[in-house]
Amino acid sequence: MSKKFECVRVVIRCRPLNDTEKKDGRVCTVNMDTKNGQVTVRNPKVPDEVPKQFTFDQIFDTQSLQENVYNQTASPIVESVLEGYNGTIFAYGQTGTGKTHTMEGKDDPPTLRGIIPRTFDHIFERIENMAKNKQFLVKVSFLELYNEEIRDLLSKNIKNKLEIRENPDTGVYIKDLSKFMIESPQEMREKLLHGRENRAVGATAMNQDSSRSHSLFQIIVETNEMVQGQSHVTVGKLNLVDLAGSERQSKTHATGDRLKEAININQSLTTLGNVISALVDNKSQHIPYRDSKLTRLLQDSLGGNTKTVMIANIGPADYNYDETISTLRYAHRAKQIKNDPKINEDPKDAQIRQFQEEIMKLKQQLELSIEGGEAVMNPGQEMLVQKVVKVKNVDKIKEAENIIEREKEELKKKIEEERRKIDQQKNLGEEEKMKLLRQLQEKEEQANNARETQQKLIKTIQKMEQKLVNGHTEVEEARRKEKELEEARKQIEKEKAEAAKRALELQKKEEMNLELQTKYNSIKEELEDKTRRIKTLQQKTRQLEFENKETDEFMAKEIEDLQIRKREILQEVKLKQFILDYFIPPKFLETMQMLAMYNEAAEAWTIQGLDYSGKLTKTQIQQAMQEQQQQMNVTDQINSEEKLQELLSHPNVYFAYTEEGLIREEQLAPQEKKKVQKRLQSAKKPQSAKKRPSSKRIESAKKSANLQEQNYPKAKGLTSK
Ligand SMILES: Nc1ncnc2c1ncn2[C@@H]1O[C@H](COP(=O)(O)OP(=O)(O)OP(=O)(O)O)[C@@H](O)[C@H]1O
Repeated sequence: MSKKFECVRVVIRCRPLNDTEKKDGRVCTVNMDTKNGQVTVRNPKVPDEVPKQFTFDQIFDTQSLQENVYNQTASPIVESVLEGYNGTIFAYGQTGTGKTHTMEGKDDPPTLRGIIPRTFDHIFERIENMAKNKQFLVKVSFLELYNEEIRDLLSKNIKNKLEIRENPDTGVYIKDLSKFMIESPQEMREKLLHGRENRAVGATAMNQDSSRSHSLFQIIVETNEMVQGQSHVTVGKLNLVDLAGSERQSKTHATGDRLKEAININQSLTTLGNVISALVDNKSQHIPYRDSKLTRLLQDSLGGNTKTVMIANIGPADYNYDETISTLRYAHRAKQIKNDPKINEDPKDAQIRQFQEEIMKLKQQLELSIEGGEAVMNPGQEMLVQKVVKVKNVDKIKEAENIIEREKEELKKKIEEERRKIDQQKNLGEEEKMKLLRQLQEKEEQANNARETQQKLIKTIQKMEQKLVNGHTEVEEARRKEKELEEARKQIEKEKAEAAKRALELQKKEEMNLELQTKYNSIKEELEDKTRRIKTLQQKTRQLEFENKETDEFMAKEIEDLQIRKREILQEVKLKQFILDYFIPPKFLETMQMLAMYNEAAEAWTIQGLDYSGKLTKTQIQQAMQEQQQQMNVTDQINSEEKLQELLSHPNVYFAYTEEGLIREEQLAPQEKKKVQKRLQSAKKPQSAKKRPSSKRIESAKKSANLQEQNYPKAKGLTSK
């Protein structure tokens, strides 16, 4: 049976000329033929050149509305996600062409809201209309990828870098990424705003240019449907991606950190391009997903099991020409990527079943605790086991809550009554009365504690149940709505197919006309007809030539980009080699190379015990000393002394390169060594509770830690002659 592949859907959106462009007298070089899905771009530098033309699945011109863009691109994907498919919508294009406008838009007026906020309403509206027997767990996460580093935009510490991991069962995931369970569109909006704020604050704090980062807002919808008493779980994941500006960074002539940043940012987009090319090229055996974090994150969306829409944004102005053409070529290639979408049924990482089981367990616990009843003492010292009203069906949690509340009141009254009776018993001595009253009080406390536990259980159950969003509609009604929707979808598909058929028929007719006109009334007529046929064929040849030229130019640009990148990387490698050649002694370099191992999961080189090596030890010693200076309490002080001792005694490999050669810590001058020994011994002495390390001691410790630098301040290659 043949597989049902589905191509990545590619749409183009062109923004209008902005005020500055209008003021500067910029002209529009882009023509959008929305009916035929064609974009034509004129080269402003070569007016005689034949305009370049590209055909796409759909195009949105400068007048397009956010609502239409949503309905025609994102909406079908969201519907699929609710059915359990994975979906990805990503915006690609040069900086300032409207990627964020398309993905996020503005909240005010609501007509300007972009795809992401519209998705929130869509998901919850659809859930509302689902049958009551369906339960949903909706989760979101929001991350940023900058300079090949992943940051969690919803975490407390946005500076923490996260790592990509791979699980053989569940695929690529990000370790420690926060995921929040969401109950309403409003709550989702809050997460989006919170992430946006974090992104802006983080960008300022880390001196980043936010348009150079990629962002990914992910919504996971887990569904559990009860079908004939059996639970059926599906999980749909929706990736909403706003990519960094696609303009080539190599043109910026950046150096140092900026160069590294530019290479990394380029790397993501270049790798994205390479992945697209490899997927489209049937001969390619290897798809370089692992060459960048972005492509690893989007692995399933490109050539995987996801329904994907790429929205390529372009600018209309003459000065945007090169970038616009580049975006259109990129997008044109992506059109040929084939995906194989599948419903995720019962995946191992689904939380909804686990969540429901947990609720069930809590309910059983509550039921048992209610059934257990309470024991109350009667005045005659006999235990009166008072059975409270049982709530057999704790599914009616509100009812259980009311009953517990009512019983609490009744019990209170009963205990008051008992207390009064004890007080009134004349035959009992004072001591006996006190004893009975104490016992009564204890029982009262026990009963209250039990009630509190029950109430806490109820609160936990309620909280968990709130996270599970239920469908609201009667099953029959929901089925009817589902059917209507399915029919509407089929109608759209039918219309699309008919439009394609009409276009094909038109083309065939044209060709047939040419073929069938074999009878000519005159030589002139024959000549005219043949000229027309030649013209049509010439036009077709020109189109094919243009497409070939386009492919050649695209490949040439790709090669040029790769060469630029190769040059940049070579420069970096040469710089590192230069440092190694002149500043690291070969035998230590060899040792380090022998010890180094590549960690595939972390995508980094590592050496065992790295925490105690090189400058890391030194930084830790300084940190430990600072901590010691700040700590008041005796246990903390002892701990930090131990830590310091460990660090100072560890045979670290922090070397000083002197005019005489390399000096290791053990080779320090004897008097300096003594100082270190003394320092270690004093660290072992017990401290009094309130005593803080004297500033003199801290000074001396600092001195010993900095010995290497004080004695051997100049590295070999830097010694002045
Ligand atoms: N279709 C459009 N209609 C009206 N205004 C638009 C449209 N697209 C973009 N704009 C406006 O153009 C400006 C730049 O858009 P936006 O910030 O979305 O670009 P971007 O591609 O996300 O840029 P960057 O890569 O720097 O993040 C914004 O002021 C936005 O409101």
